[in-house]
Amino acid sequence: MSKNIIELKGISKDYHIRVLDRINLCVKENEFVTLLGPSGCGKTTMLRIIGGFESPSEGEVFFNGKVINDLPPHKRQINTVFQKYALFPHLNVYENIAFGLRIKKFGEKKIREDVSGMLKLVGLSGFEKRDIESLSGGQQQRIAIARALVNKPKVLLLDEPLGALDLKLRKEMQLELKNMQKEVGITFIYVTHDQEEALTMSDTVVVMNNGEIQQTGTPVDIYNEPENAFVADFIGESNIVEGIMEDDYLVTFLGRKFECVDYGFGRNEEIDVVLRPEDLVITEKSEGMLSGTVTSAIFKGVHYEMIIQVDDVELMVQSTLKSEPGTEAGIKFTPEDIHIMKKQAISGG
Ligand SMILES: Nc1ncnc2c1ncn2[C@@H]1O[C@H](COP(=O)(O)OP(=O)(O)OP(=O)(O)O)[C@@H](O)[C@H]1O
Repeated sequence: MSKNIIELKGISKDYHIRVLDRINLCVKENEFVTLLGPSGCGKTTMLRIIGGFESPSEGEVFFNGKVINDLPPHKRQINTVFQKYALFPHLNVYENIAFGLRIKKFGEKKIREDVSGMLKLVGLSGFEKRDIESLSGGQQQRIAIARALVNKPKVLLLDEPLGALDLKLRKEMQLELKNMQKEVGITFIYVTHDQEEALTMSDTVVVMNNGEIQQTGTPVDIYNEPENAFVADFIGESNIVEGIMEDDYLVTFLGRKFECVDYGFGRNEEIDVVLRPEDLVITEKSEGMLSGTVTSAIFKGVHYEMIIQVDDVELMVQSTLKSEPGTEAGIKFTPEDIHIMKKQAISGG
């Protein structure tokens, strides 16, 4: 088990309102951690507190086990890459990357080697003499990453670094960034509001809402076992319906009883049930099965997204086969597809 490089203990931040509320978080060495949540939930504030650009109203920030609350940004072994590249427009690519090394008064030979190594890492060897303005957005962002990494920080903070790029380039860069992180072995703390980006890149995803951490876990855990309705709704599409636990392995929702997996809820407890659209299968209607009327079927490129009206609830189903609107349909799923969560009002998102 590698050790914690960053720890947040009881971090709160108050402006006119409280924007972070008693945050506890551990980040391990070489981990790729993503802070994920809707706009305004406090992700950037948390990153700025880790970077030292903002001080917490309460709580402590630890780096390798030592409190660093009073350490200014340039004395922390932490670098930041912002959404806007913040490169020096009057310096060429080489000088942009060399900047931090010159401040540290390294010799020209070492600077040349390091800059060349970084350009290789970000796939832009040969770009040394190019002007910043002559580069595309994606290339500028790579240079910004190279400029941050050349200082060999222990932790790199990235605030929506791919936000300004188009979808195709963003997807390419997601994979490249993940590979780069593995190659350099530096801890990355990454901020995004894009759930797919978070699931693709991260070792650990921290889902936030309203200044609080909702759930921390691996992408697979967060997706398959959301701890509350907010996480279920924010990560991927989901149907959330109210239910009641009848027994450890029996739950009632939509007026029917279903076998389920034991999630440790009490008998007669009111709960929320999450059904993922991709887990539901449309089939011939039969006795005892959940069924309803198809009200819409929209082609989404890979699959159809269909809405089935079941009593007064609409369920979304994804399928590669289309069911015509107006037809009656049965809906099949397994006990494992029924995710049961503590009852909670959905906010934000
Ligand atoms: N310097 C400040 N003064 C007052 N309020 C601030 C300040 N910085 C942030 N806030 C408020 O704190 C809340 C959290 O902002 P923050 O930028 O951390 O959210 P975010 O999750 O990063 O959002 P986004 O994805 O839109 O960047 C917001 O309500 C914001 O208006």
